[in-house]
Amino acid sequence: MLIIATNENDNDRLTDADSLDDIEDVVEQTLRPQTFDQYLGQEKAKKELDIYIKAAKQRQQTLDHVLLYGPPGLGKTTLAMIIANEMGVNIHTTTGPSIEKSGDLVAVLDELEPGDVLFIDEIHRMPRAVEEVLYSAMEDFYIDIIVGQGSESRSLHHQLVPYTLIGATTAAGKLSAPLRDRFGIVERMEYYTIDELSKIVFRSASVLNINVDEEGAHEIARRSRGTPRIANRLLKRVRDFAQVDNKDTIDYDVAESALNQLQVDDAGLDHIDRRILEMIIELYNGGPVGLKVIAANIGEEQETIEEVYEPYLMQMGFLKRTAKGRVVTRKGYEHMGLPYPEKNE
Ligand SMILES: Nc1ncnc2c1ncn2[C@@H]1O[C@H](COP(=O)(O)OP(=O)(O)OP(=O)(O)O)[C@@H](O)[C@H]1O
Ligand SMILES: [Mg+2]
Repeated sequence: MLIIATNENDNDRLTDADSLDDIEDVVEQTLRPQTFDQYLGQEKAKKELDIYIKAAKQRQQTLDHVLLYGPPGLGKTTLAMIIANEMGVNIHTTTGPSIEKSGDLVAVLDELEPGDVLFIDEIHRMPRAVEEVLYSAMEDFYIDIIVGQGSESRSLHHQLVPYTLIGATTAAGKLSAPLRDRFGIVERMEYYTIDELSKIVFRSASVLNINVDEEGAHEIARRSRGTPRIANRLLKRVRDFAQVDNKDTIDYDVAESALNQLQVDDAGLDHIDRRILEMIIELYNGGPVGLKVIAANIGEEQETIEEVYEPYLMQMGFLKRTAKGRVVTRKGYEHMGLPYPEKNE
């Protein structure tokens, strides 16, 4: 079974890589690449994993535990499935918060066949007590189970089969050091380039039978926040506009006008990204301002601001983290069409 992370504060954000309705879940499955060849971009992670997988297969050993981290929608779940696929093993999927007790973890681990992949999404949200059980389960493939109570209690050594744990998280910083250290392979997911996203748009368009030309794909890619999930979603929305306008191909004009109507700007920022910049500029003269204050003004969780919005604004060079707080850069002012206050120099 595949469990997709749900989004608690879904506020109808088109470029929110996190929120998916059920139909989109299904489409997302069909668009999900199955092999390294279909998985575009993330060249560094792909190259490294390819080597580790080949080496593990040659030695006929299980792959070392893998931690994948980065903002939502960049392909962590997809990559986990591809790793299992390339290793030729089954993948069992669960999420950190759904493993409530150590007994739940034992049950999940006991289902594994030798060499299988256990994928734990949102691994940073696993309860601490469960996490501690995972240490020995990762390092030496055993668990100590305590049976009985008080002076009668004793610990049973419970052997596990060798397996590969793949953990995914949007918040690597929230992982405890002992857990992080037990992953032999750690890969950071990067935002995609416009070229890579254009290729993804083309691939998705052909899977979904949508006609899109080079300039149309490029425009969708440019406004996708560096994120494949968003590129796929924008492609589907733009297709709706094209269809209603009786256009059989998504070209530059169709894409541009649809994306404008969808309020995605030409740097891929949506209304919340823009509100964050605008708020810091207008209420705090460009900053520095603390994360808490930003979250309160925007009406989002601090965690969401930090893990979803900020990484892209920083990647684009619009926002900076300083010791005193967040600061809008000159480039950020320019993007918002506002004059940069020279006192900030
Ligand atoms: N490298 C890629 N090439 C092509 N399509 C991709 C790639 N990465 C992701 N996608 C597309 O984006 C969708 C979302 O990716 P995925 O679910 O793996 O993201 P995620 O990082 O696990 O997100 P979350 O943090 O929300 O769980 C996939 O269904 C797939 O269609
Ligand atoms: Mg995922």
